[in-house]
Order: sequence, then structure tokens, then C-alpha cells
Amino acid sequence: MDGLTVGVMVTASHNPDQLGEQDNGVKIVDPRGEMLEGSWEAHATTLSNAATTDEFIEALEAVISASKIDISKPGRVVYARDTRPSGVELVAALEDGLAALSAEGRNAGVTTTPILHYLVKAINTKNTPESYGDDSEEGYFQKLSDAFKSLVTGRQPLEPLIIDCANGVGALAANTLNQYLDKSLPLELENTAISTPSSLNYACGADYVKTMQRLPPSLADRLKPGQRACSLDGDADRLMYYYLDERGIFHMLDGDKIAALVAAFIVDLVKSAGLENEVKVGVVQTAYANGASTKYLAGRLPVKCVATGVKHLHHAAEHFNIGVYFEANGHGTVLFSPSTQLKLANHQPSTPAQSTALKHLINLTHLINQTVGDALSDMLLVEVVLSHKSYTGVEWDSLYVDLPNRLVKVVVGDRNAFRTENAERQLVSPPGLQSKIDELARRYDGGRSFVRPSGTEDVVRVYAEAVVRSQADELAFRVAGLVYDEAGADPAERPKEFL
Ligand SMILES: CC(=O)N[C@H]1[C@@H](OP(=O)(O)O)O[C@H](CO)[C@@H](O)[C@@H]1O
Ligand SMILES: [Mg+2]
Repeated sequence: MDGLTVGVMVTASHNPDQLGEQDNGVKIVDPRGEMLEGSWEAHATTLSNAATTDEFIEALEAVISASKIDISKPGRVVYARDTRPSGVELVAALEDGLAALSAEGRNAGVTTTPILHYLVKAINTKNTPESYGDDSEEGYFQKLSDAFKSLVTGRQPLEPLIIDCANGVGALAANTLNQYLDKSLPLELENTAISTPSSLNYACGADYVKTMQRLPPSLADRLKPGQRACSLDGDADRLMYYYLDERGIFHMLDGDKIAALVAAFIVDLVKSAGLENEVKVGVVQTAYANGASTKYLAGRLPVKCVATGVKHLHHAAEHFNIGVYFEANGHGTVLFSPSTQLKLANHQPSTPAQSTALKHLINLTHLINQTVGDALSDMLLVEVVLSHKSYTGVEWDSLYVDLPNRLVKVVVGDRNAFRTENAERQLVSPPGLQSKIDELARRYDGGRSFVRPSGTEDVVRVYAEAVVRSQADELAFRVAGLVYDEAGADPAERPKEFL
């Protein structure tokens, strides 16, 4: 793929509390505008572990020869950073690296991860029949807002939406988007303090909401009962919706609820367009998807379960004509296969109703950022569906009732001793542990539990759900106890809450 541009995004998205915004990292975008192909992760690990310049050059040469890269051709890289202060220095280091390799760099400034993905795809499809849009931030906002306006034309005006911007880069993008939307969806931005040290993701943002299952305290005085709000994460690629009911009780509308809302809407549109025999819609989830969401979806369309991590979901979604994928934590998007996009463009509708549905589907392909999960694009998608269905948060929430669930971390001696199969839903090692978990889960009404090693932290995660809250908690802590007794770091340190 000579001459194509790749992307580098300097961000650590959501960070563990103890590291705060000092934590920083990098996401690499492939020439299609999508996540880095998994086989390249090994190269990234070797390069970042090189201790000296000589080791680094040696590792780089190994990558060049293994991947047969012709370094006489200039590399092209578009890069951006989020609002973390350390991003400035990291971008300077990146620029030094590009200069050392005589690569061509384009600085996209301070922007969201999904906008950078959009830019890579737009640059690489420029002046081709597959053009993804103008290769600028303006091109992105224009594309999304035009599609949104077409999709809500003639509908009831939407009530203002509160957005918790996590004090991150999403605040800048949401502010620009608000101008492009031009009152078609009034946005009220909160947690926009991007220059206040240590405020990023602090007591706000999508990760806070999902993990704490609670309203960001800063919204307590802002959100009126029945009003809907959403939270972005630190680089605006994750989205959580929520509302307070009449009694002021918090209700979370997470990635599973978004998948249910969106998938059902797309299935209806495909049917209304007269395409149900030709265009198959499917959903991809992980084992963390709430069991009630899987039941709701599986009654309507094919549902596939894959291993945790968006790369797995994205690739599985590519196997459907239209693939909807979301992690429960709010990261996801919808993919329309190239042949489906062609079919939509060439389909001759036989009735005015078919023609309208077809137009909506085509507009959805423009509204949805298909390169990667995009909180702002997903937010517009949710708003379109709510508008078409005349749903408030309450009606959306009542599509199905979440099963109470609990996630517990267990610190073990060696998390690599835990190996799984069946999309991480069953342990094959340590031997015998899975049957003990199954036996426990059977004792609870609606009980389901699984254990897997984290891919991002040095822990093993335990998930449990059951029909009753107290039972979900009990099952989780019992399984955590089993795991600890099998492989815990130190018996003296066994957490008291483990049963
Ligand atoms: C239970 C959970 O939320 N797991 C998260 C977490 O992965 P772990 O492998 O569980 O550490 O971080 C991933 C990257 O952000 C995210 O994709 C995933 O959903
Ligand atoms: Mg993120």
C-alpha cells in the first residue's frame, strides 16, 4: 500500500485514577482509517521495549525487512493529540522521528481519536470513487451534520441534550459540532475545563459513569428528571447515555442499550426499504454484554459473541452486510459492507415508503463513522433513532431490563495461568476451575459468571449477573473467592469481601 497515509493519535483515552492525566500513550491508525492490524502489535511492543538507540535501530530494521518495506518511498503520517499536557512533548518526539526517517508529516492538531481516523480514510480515498469526505475537520463536521439534518427533517424538534465532555478534547469537537448542527439538535456542554490540571476524566466521563454506575456529580444540579444526557471519554471514542427518572433515580443507557436501539432501527429500515432478503443485519457483542440485551437482540437478529477488545468486534462485524457492534462500555459503531453500500446506491424502490427508508439508510452510512467507534457520531445516531421512534430515555430504557451485574478484579500470582475458550466465556486453565464456577452459577436464578485475564491490567476479571442485585453480588464475590483460593497472590491478602 505504497504512498498511503497512516495515522498516529497521542492519547490514553480513559486513565486509571492513580495515574490521572499524566498517563499517555499512542493509537496507530492503518491506511484504511481503522485500528492497527493485530499482527503489528508485536512490532510495536519490540520497538517500545528497545532500551538503547542501537537496539531501537536494530528492531526497526527487523520490522522493515520482515514486512518488506521499501524505505526509499516516503512514509506519510497524519497525527494529532488529545488535551493531555504531555501530548506536546510526545508530538515533538514523533516529529523528530518522522524527520529522522524523512517521512512526510501532517499535524492535525488537538482533536478526537475518531476524527483522526476519519482524516486518514479521507486522505487515502481523496479523488477516488470511494471518497470518504473532505480531508479536514470541517469535512468531518459537514458530513455528519448534513446527514443528521437530512435524517431529522420534518420531525419534532429535539429537546436539548446535555453532554459531559470529560474535561477533554471532546469539549472542543462537541462545541464545533454544535455550530454545524445549527439548532437541529441543541447541545449543552458540561465538563469542558480542558485547561484545568488533573480535571481530565476526573469524576466525569464515560468510564466513570460505566464503572461507578452513577451520575457525574457535576451534573447533579443540571439534569432535570426525564432529560437525557451523555458522557464522552477522554478521546471521545466512547459514549454513555443516562437519565434521572421522576424519583431522581439514575438510569444508565450503556453500549448494550445503544446496540439494541440502533440494531432494531436498522432492521426496520432494511425491511421498509424492501431489502430484508438481500441485506442481513447482525450484532457483535462480548461476554460482558448484559444477558438481557443478548436475549432481546437474539430474538430479532443474529448475534455473535467475540473476545474483549474492539478490534475483535470490528473484524467480526465486517462479516455481516450491516454489522452493529458495541462493547457494554460504550465503544462501538455500525459497519456497512462495500457491497451493501453499492446495493443501497443502486436499489430501485417500488413505493414512496421504500424510497424514504432507502434514503435514510444511505444517510446513515454518512452519519456513522465506520472507521472506528466515535462518541459524537454515535450520539447523533442515537438522537436520530430517538427522534424517529419518538422515544424518551424512559422508552428506550424499557426495550429490556438490565440484569443486575457485578465486575470484580482479582490480583493473582500469574494471570497468564488463566486461559479461556469460547469467546472468553470458559476457562480451560487452571484445570477444574470452570466446572466449580458453573456449579456456583447454577445455584442462582439467571446466574451467569465468567473469568478471564485482563488484556490491559495485571489482574483477572470476574463478571457475574443474576436476576436479583444481591445475588449478582454474592455470585461475583463467591467466584472471586474461588479464583483467589486457586491462584491468589498471597492468602494473607485475601480481600474481605470475597466469599
Ligand atoms: C471489562 C472491560 O471493560 N474491559 C475493557 C478493558 O479490557 P481488559 O482486557 O478487560 O482489561 O480495556 C479495553 C481497552 O480499553 C476495553 O476494550 C475493554 O472493554
Ligand atoms: Mg477512548
